[in-house]
Amino acid sequence: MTAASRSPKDFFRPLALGAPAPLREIPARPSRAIHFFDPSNPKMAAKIPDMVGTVDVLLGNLEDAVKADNKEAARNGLVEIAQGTDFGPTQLWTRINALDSPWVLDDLTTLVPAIGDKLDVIMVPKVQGAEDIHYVDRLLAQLEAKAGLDKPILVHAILETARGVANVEEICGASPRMQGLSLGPADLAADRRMKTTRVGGGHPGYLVREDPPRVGGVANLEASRATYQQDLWHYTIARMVDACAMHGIYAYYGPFGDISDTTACEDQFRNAFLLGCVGTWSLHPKQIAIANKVFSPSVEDVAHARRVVAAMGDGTGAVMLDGKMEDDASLKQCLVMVELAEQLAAVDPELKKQYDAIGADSDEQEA
Ligand SMILES: CC(=O)SCCNC(=O)CCNC(=O)[C@H](O)C(C)(C)COP(=O)(O)OP(=O)(O)OC[C@H]1O[C@@H](n2cnc3c(N)ncnc32)[C@H](O)[C@@H]1OP(=O)(O)O
Ligand SMILES: CC(=O)C(=O)O
Ligand SMILES: [Mg+2]
Repeated sequence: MTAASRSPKDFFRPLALGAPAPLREIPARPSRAIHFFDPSNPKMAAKIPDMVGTVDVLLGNLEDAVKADNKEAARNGLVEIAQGTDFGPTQLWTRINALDSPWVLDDLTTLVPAIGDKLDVIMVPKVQGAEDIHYVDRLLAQLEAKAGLDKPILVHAILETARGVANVEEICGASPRMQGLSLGPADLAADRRMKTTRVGGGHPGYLVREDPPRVGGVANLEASRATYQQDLWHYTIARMVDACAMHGIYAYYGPFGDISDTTACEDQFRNAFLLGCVGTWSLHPKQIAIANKVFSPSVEDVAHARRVVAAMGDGTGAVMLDGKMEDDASLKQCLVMVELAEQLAAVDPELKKQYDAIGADSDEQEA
């Protein structure tokens, strides 16, 4: 807790008289793909009502990628779409403009009264430290109270500055509104002076090379040697995942800008999934299917996890399964997988069918 933080006794108190009480726990709602659209783009906007139910989160983007001349149209377009659409099981998020921009105050003072009852999460870009979250937290409480909202709007921060990364733990713990963090690889690369020109993903120059072969103890430096590309984002994602887990909130990959390279996109998303992220961004409709596939545990993993849960009985001790030791700790990993599968099956009937089918198969295997 920093000096500027609220004391534990006040942490869950509303920050304005009449504002809804903060949540004690952030709900684990499926959010495999956060699909970005520009509400000022008529072609994209027209597609949004039909995308409800096909993606876990629809996000009306007001920040970068929306032209300065279209900022107002994007804000008003989002209000129109939100008011005219029943989002059913799909969450509605927005990304507001940066806190030092000329647009953000109007973003918040327009959106909360107009569609605050429909907005699940507000994504805040370029968050530098807890002070940015405290500012948004208080302002949202005032606006929620004025609008008579009965449910608090949650806040998601983008990790896209070196200072934000340095302050990642205090950002996650700055408010009970904090829902999660996303990696912002493009702005973060610029802020760090990384020598890349991409939006997310790897780089062929960031590699390790195998040792030279030795002949009679002498290295043959002329021989060809295999190289292995490394992940530029491993460090930041790992820090982000730990900070989020420590505070009971959720970590997300972020954008993968090479829309045409669906294979590398899938690889990058999978690395994030394996490290603990619950979802990622989709910039183009074709990235939704990739995200849904990667961030849903495979039927094989769910089948195995269920077998371990069944074999572990009361959850203590050690057993052998297929030649491998399973104990309390591997059981906990399997429970993460089984619980995620249950949450996703509740919103995705096709996935439910697949998980139910292997459920029956593994029952037969057990019998
Ligand atoms: C670093 C960051 O901040 S990342 C986050 C900010 N960036 C964004 O939000 C980008 C969002 N995506 C986009 O702007 C677009 O997808 C682009 C510019 C990348 C590509 O757009 P296009 O060149 O139109 O792509 P493409 O021609 O393949 O589109 C096919 C169709 O899908 C539509 N489409 C494209 N992207 C989206 C989207 N995100 N949501 C809904 N529909 C979309 C297009 O309008 C087009 O519709 P049509 O068939 O009726 O003509
Ligand atoms: C995600 C984002 O905003 C960035 O990469 O800069
Ligand atoms: Mg950015």
